[in-house]
Amino acid sequence: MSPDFFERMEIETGTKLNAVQRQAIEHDQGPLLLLASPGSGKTTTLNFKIAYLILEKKVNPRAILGLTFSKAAAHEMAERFHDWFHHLIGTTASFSTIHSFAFQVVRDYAAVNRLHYTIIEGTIEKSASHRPEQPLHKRMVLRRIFQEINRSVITEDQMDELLRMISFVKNRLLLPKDIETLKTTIKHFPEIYSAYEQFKLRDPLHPLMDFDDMLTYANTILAENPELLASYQRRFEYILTDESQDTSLVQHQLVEKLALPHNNLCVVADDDQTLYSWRGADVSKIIHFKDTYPDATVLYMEQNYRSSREIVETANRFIQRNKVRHPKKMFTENPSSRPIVVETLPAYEDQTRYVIRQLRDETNFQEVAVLYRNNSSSINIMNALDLAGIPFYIKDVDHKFFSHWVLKDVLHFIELANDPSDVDILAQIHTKFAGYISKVQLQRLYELRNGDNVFDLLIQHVDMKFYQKKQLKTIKSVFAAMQTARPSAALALIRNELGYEKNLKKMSDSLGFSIDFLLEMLNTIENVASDLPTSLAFKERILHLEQLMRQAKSNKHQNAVTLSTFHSAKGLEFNRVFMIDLINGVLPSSDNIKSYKDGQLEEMEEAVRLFYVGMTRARYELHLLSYRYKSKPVEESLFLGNIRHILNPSQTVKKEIRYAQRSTEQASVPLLPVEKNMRIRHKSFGDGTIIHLMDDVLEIQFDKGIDKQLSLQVCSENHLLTIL
Ligand SMILES: Nc1ncnc2c1ncn2[C@@H]1O[C@H](COP(=O)(O)OP(=O)(O)OP(=O)(O)O)[C@@H](O)[C@H]1O
Repeated sequence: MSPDFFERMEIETGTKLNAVQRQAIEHDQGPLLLLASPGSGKTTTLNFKIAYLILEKKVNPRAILGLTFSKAAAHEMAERFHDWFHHLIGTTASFSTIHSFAFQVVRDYAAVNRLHYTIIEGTIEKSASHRPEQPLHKRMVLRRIFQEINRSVITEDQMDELLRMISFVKNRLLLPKDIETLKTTIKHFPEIYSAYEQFKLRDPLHPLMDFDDMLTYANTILAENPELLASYQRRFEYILTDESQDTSLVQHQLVEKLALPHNNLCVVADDDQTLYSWRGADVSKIIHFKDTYPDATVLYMEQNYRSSREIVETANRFIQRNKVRHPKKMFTENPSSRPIVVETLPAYEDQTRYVIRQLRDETNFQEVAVLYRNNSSSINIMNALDLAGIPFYIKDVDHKFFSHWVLKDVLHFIELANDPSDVDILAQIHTKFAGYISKVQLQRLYELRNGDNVFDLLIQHVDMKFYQKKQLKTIKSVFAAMQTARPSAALALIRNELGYEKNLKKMSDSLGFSIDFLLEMLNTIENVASDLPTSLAFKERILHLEQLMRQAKSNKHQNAVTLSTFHSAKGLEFNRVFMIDLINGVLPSSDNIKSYKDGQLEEMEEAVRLFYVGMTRARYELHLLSYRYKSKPVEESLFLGNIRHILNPSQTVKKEIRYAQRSTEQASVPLLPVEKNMRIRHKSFGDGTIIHLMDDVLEIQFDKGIDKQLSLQVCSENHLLTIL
């Protein structure tokens, strides 16, 4: 016990730690799981704990390893530690991401064992390659393999999905039989994965490595080299991991090895803030921490210091709809502030107007955040803020919108309308509208080109069927109409009269694109175009927005509104938060809803956590925004129904929690009498064994090699399970 330490720290830093925080700090032997609610002082406690070990327990700072999930978190930890303790300790503690620690292990091993490896991800320096030819990049390798196996060029969306899947496989340490059963839109994923792995090992003395390989290599190196492992174990007497709810299986295994034999391991986690399951995070290790460390101490940090009473109480009740979680009860001693606003506006355009209206009298922009699920939401809000003269900062700039082929197509359509003699532009889009112009006909057109209208040349001089000529005459008149139309009207002509939207649907069916995403691109383009007078003004606006987005990253410490995805907002706090685009299909997504209806909990519960992370970023003011119409009627997010019910139970319409509660007719279906270790059969996943049973949650290991958490209630009601 060291009361002096806490008193001294209170004077030095102005922070009076609470009883649980103190207990966590003083726990210095054996494993500790610190389960903490948002805003409860995780970062604060970890920093004070390190200071305590150094100042009170005289531990060498080099013997303490602080591991974080992201580079930004490592940086923030080091910065806070420096601010609070530099004058007392003089040196800084070592904070590192698990990835960069793993890289260190690989480097140490490679130096001794003369292993020459080449990193093929990130910014690749020529000198890093031990080969004379052009440095290789993961994306280049995957592009080639994808094309060889699928006989088509990989799109940007497919590349993102492929990268995600490869990362998922490595982080979850999946075996080939597991890979066969993975759900993905990538055709022939198992073959692509295996070809990629073989390619990297084509010269075993000179392996190629991507970032996630560093984790799997480091894990294997430590497992197979006891002396090297022992040297790390001797060096690091204390290991602390932050954001551990987003740690993957391979990362957990690395940390478990390092912490032996003393297991002086402090794991800080909030299972309610797990957001990266789709990339391989495995929260079950946190949920079942005691299975790994039966003698572990588990402490709950539940007092929120960040948010108003309304926000804390509502968020706390909202997260309780999740079933797979430690039953924490977040509370606060903070006073009340403004009521939470839940607003379903008539139409999509009203949402940006609403935000702008609310910011009319704001001067402290850095204390405002607009949060959304998908990066595509940022374009319209950015456009609206710019038109209103409000500065903004974008946390994770994503240029996908500006480089996307749908935007390029639209710009080409407009260019062709403005210059109908341009054969090169027609060549870019001739397969994208209902003109049915073949390659041979296009070739002929190149021979004929003379500055005349391309459609006239085609109709008069190129061999084609009567119906095609007729169709091209109509197309020609649509392009002519576009010349004088306002951009929003021109876009409607492209979508409907030229058949571009139909074409997108066809392409999505045959190539596996997400049609929702492509239509969303079109809607966003249409929104930017609205109110603009000419196509030139539209083109300039697009260029201007692209430029703005580039600059927006550098506005970090300026007086600017933060625009961020829910994912990137983790760890941040603001006085006022606007959560936008809260509709079914976005949050939760259509896939989340579908899998929930099939009795699976994981995806819907992750969507709930995203919503919860968004809510708990706000200190005083929270606006939850939705609308009823966006190109077509849409439904407000079912989570808004949950929030309304919490805020005002008596007025809630019954249908609102229809996904979450059983209907009266189904309520009579009895629950299946299942038990742990029982063999069962699921309609979609086949045979498996129940490995955990917690209230309504069944954790089942299926014989196919996958684990699933299912709702007993939903499975019973929908007859999805039978006992074998
Ligand atoms: N004992 C305390 N007394 C007063 N304020 C505190 C205390 N502990 C932490 N805080 C304050 O609470 C706020 C949240 O703390 P911190 O950022 O460490 O939380 P966190 O748990 O890491 O949050 P999140 O998980 O949401 O990112 C900070 O402003 C911090 O200074």
